[in-house]
Amino acid sequence: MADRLGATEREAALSELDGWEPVEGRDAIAKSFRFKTFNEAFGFMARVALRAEKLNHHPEWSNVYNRVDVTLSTHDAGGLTELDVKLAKSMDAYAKG
Ligand SMILES: C[C@H](O)[C@H](O)[C@H]1CNC2=NC(N)=NC(=O)C2=N1
Repeated sequence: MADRLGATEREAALSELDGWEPVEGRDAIAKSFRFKTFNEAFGFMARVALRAEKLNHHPEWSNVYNRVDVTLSTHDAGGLTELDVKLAKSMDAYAKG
């Protein structure tokens, strides 16, 4: 299992990511993705789902029409790890198309 990121690693990871914010009161990051249509949002979720299975690392997320709200944290480690950073980067890449 991946180790929780220390304060410096966490800071560095956040600065590499696009639009991800720390979650209040929890060692996690969150981002709201917006698409033009439900179809695009669901296509994004399908791609992320396959990536998540490959990484064995899964998002907390919800979808309403063209919006996908995501929170990432490593439950087994009780906080952020490099796996969250990896999945966040993939999500950013898939959202760009
Ligand atoms: C048993 C299984 O490998 C674990 O429960 C995996 C699955 N997906 C996971 N996803 C996330 N986000 N955090 C985890 O700790 C985690 N653990």
